[in-house]
Amino acid sequence: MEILTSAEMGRTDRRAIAKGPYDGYGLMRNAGASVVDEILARFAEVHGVDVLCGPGNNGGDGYVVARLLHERGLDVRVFASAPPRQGSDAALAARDCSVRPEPLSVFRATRERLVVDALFGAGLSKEIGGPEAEAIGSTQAAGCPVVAVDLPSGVSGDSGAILGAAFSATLTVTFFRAKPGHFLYPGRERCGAIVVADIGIAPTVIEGAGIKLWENGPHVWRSDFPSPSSQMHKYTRGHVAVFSGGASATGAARLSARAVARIGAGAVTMLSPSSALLVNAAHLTSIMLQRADTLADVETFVANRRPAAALLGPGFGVGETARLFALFLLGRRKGDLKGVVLDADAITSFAEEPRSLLERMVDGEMPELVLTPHAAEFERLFPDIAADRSLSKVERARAAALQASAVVLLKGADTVVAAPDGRAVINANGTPYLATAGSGDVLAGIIAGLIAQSMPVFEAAAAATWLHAEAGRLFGPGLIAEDLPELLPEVLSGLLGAS
Ligand SMILES: NC(=O)C1=CN([C@@H]2O[C@H](COP(=O)(O)OP(=O)(O)OC[C@H]3O[C@@H](n4cnc5c(N)ncnc54)[C@H](O)[C@@H]3O)[C@@H](O)[C@H]2O)[C@@H](O)CC1
Ligand SMILES: Nc1ncnc2c1ncn2[C@@H]1O[C@H](COP(=O)(O)OP(=O)(O)O)[C@@H](O)[C@H]1O
Ligand SMILES: [K+]
Repeated sequence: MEILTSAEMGRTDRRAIAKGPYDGYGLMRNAGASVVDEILARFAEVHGVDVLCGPGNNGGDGYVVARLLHERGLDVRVFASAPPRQGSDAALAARDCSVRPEPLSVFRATRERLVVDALFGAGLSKEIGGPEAEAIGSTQAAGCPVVAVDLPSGVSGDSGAILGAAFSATLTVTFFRAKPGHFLYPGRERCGAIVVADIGIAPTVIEGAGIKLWENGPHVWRSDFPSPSSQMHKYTRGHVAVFSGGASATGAARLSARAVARIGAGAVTMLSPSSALLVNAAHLTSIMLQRADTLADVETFVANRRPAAALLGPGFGVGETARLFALFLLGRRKGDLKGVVLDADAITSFAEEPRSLLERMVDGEMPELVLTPHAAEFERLFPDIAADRSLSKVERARAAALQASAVVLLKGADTVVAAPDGRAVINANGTPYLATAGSGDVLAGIIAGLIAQSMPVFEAAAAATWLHAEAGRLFGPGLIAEDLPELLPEVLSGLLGAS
C-alpha cells in the first residue's frame, strides 16, 4: 500500500472530485460513514458519544459522524472549536447535522462516553493550544475510548511529530491510504488500531502521481525475491564475504554470516584477522574461513574468489583498516562485486571524515552500497541531515540516500529504507524484542545474502527488514540474536509457500 503525505492526499482528493463520481461532500459523507461503521462494530456497548469538530474538513467528517450516530438513536453531543468556513463542504455537513454544537470550551470528557476526535486531520498547521489542548487533556484524564478521524489531532500526518499536544486514540480511521504519521513514531503510538477505509476514491487516481513511499511488505519486493534454479551451484547461488573483528569481537560477524547462509546464499567466507582465526575456526562449520590481515590479503581474496557481496562492520573495530577495506570494496566493478553492506563500526569509522565515503567516485559500474545505521550512527555520518528537525524520518533517510548514493536503512521501531531515487518504505511489522544485542548484525547479514542472490539492493534491504522483524515476532519473548537466523526457514516457508 502506498503511503501519502498530506499534500499528496490533498491532490488525490482534488483529482478524485474532478473525476467523480463523488463531489467533496460526497467523499466527506463516505468518510463519516466509514468512521461510524467502525464505531458500531467495535464499541457496541457505548451509548453516549462526544464529537469534537474543528473548523476544516476534518470537522466536516465529524458532523457527518454526529448526524449518523444521532439517527441511530445514540446520545450524541457536538463540541465545535470554530464554525466551518461558509460555503465549504464542512459547512454543508454542519447544516445537515441536527445536533446543535456547543463550544469546545465547555467540553469535559467522562469515562462512559466515547470521544470522536475530528478537530484536525491533514490540515494541522501549527502547535495545538487553547481549548483544543484542554480537550485533549480532559480526554486523557478521563481515560475514555477515543476514535480519531484521519489522524489523532496533534499528530503531524507527514512526520508523526506531536505538535504541542495530541490525542492518544483507541482507533484511528483514515481514508484511502495511510499517511507517514500513522507509521512514524511518536505518532504511531498515538493512533491505536489503524483502519484505512475505502471512501470511493479509485486506486487509479494516484497512478502517475509519483508516489514513492510504501508500507514495507512482500508486495514491494516479492517479485524480486530470489529462488534457486536447477542449474545453480553453491557459488552461483551467491557467495558472500563477511569480515570478522579481532579475537575478542568475533561473535557479531558470525551472527551475520549465519544469517547470510540461512537466507539462501550458497557460500559464505569469513575473512578473519590472524589473531581471531582460531576463535573463528572453533565456531564455524559450513562457513569458510580465510585469513585477511591486510588490504593485500583482501585484494587477493576478492580477485581469486570473487564474492558477489561483502559485509563489513559488525564487531570489526573502528579505524583506518575499516576505511581502507570499505573504500577498496566500493572501488570494484559491479560485474565482480554486486554490493557492499556497511554496518556498525564500518559506519562509525567514517565519522571523522564522512566525505571520503559520501563523496567517493560513483558510477553505474561500481558495487551498490547499503548503509544500515541506527540513529546514533546516522548522526555520525550525516550530522547536518540529523540536525534538521524539520525533516521527517523518511525525509532524513531519503536525503542521506541521495547524499551517499546508497540505500540507507535507518533503524528503529519504525525502520525506514530509502533509495537515492527517492523510493522509500516504512517498516511496521517489528517488535521491541528485536532490541537485543546482535540483532542488527543479523539484519546486515540477511541484506548481504539477498544481494549476493542478485536481488536489487533497495528491495534486498526492504525484504531483509521485513523478514528480520517477522522472525522477531515469531519468537517473541526471550528472543536473542542467535535465534533470528534459525527462524528464517520458517519465515521463508510462510513467504514462499512451503513445499
Ligand atoms: N474532500 C476532501 O478533501 C476530503 C477531506 N477529508 C477530511 O479533510 C481533512 C483535511 O481537511 P482540511 O484541509 O480542511 O484540514 P483540517 O480540517 O485538518 O484543519 C484545517 C483547519 O484547521 C486550522 N488549524 C490548523 N492547525 C491549527 C491549530 N493548531 N490550531 C487551530 N487551528 C488550526 C486551519 O487554519 C484550518 O482552518 C482530512 O484530514 C479528512 O479528515 C475527508 O472528508 C475526505 C474528503
Ligand atoms: N523497539 C523496537 N521495535 C522494533 N524493532 C526494533 C526496536 N528496537 C530495535 N529494533 C530493531 O533491532 C535491530 C537493532 O539493531 P542495532 O541497533 O544495530 O543493534 P546491534 O548493533 O546490537 O545489533 C534493528 O533492526 C532495529 O530496527
Ligand atoms: K482528527
